Amino acid sequence: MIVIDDLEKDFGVPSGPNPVLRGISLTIEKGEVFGIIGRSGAGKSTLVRCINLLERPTRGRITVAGRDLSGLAGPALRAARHDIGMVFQHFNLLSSRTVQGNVSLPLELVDMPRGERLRRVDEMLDLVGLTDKRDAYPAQLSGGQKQRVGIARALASRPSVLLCDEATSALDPETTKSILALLAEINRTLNLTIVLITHEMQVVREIADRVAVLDQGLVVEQGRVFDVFTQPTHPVTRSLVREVLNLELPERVRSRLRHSPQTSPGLVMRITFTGPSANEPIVSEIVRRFGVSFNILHGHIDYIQNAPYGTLTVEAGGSEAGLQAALDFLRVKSLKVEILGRVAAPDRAVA
Ligand SMILES: Nc1ncnc2c1ncn2[C@@H]1O[C@H](COP(=O)(O)OP(=O)(O)OP(=O)(O)O)[C@@H](O)[C@H]1O
Repeated sequence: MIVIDDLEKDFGVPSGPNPVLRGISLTIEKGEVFGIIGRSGAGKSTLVRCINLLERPTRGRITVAGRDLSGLAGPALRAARHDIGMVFQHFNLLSSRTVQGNVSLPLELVDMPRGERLRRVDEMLDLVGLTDKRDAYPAQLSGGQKQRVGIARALASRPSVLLCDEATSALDPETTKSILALLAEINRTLNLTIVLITHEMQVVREIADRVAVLDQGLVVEQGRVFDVFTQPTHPVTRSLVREVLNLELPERVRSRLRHSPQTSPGLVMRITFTGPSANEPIVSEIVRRFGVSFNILHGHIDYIQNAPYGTLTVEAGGSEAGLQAALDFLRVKSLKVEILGRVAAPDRAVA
């Protein structure tokens, strides 16, 4: 649905060229929810604005629904943009127009006949659950309701692509969830391709199928959300994932941890469960089979695209042979095991 080929964007500033996008290539499939994540200044907004040519790329090519946008101008560009809806962080509603008037605006711009326009607006308001707010003004709406109007307006022209630029960043967590649920439902029912720009991994985890990580104008990592979450390779991705998965050890354990590769009692290890292994009673099996004890220090299990993913940090006790057998067993089960160190005997009571 969207093909971005070697896209570069350079903002000419008085101090010289300022390359913001440096050779981006991405392919986004029809019906996919695609997340683009990065820290502030990575170039996310510039990238999404290039997709609908609100910014003109310096070099490279952008094709949406088979149409090369790069060479378009004037009425041809306006027609192409009609096929790309956009939702903004701060909603960008006209305060002087009612909800109905805001949603109707893009249809008025293409001279849609009044009767058809009103029917379309009603259909959109029904889709976003705001029929009863038809005659309200933006100032009378909550943030979540304003964003629903923004989504209804973006969808009014029945675009093939919806671009969301930090669409939930101005909303509280509860409202964010409801807006993401609405986007997921729209994606499912209309088979609409959605591109989500965000700095929050939580948003990507919630609804995206695939994700690209942007850093300093480059795509540094991309893949299916589950894979990127469970096996991040780039340092920026790792730090974004750490923020939502909270893999940090509690300070009271970390401060007592000593580096030690030996499999002796007090061994602290982090076991990562992914896919089917997350559903197996592996810990109880190890305790039973090898006579080791596990003192759980930290752990959680999460669901990414409905697949379980979790980590468990334990302090293991028992004989050296038992511990070694437990480690071998975990590896046979293809679980990722990281030895974090050892806590000395007097500290173990505290840990
Ligand atoms: N019109 C412009 N002229 C000059 N530089 C610009 C312009 N727009 C953006 N930039 C620069 O491009 C870089 C990337 O900005 P962009 O807004 O795309 O990043 P972002 O990842 O969306 O960050 P944020 O989430 O903070 O908006 C920044 O260094 C910014 O200063």
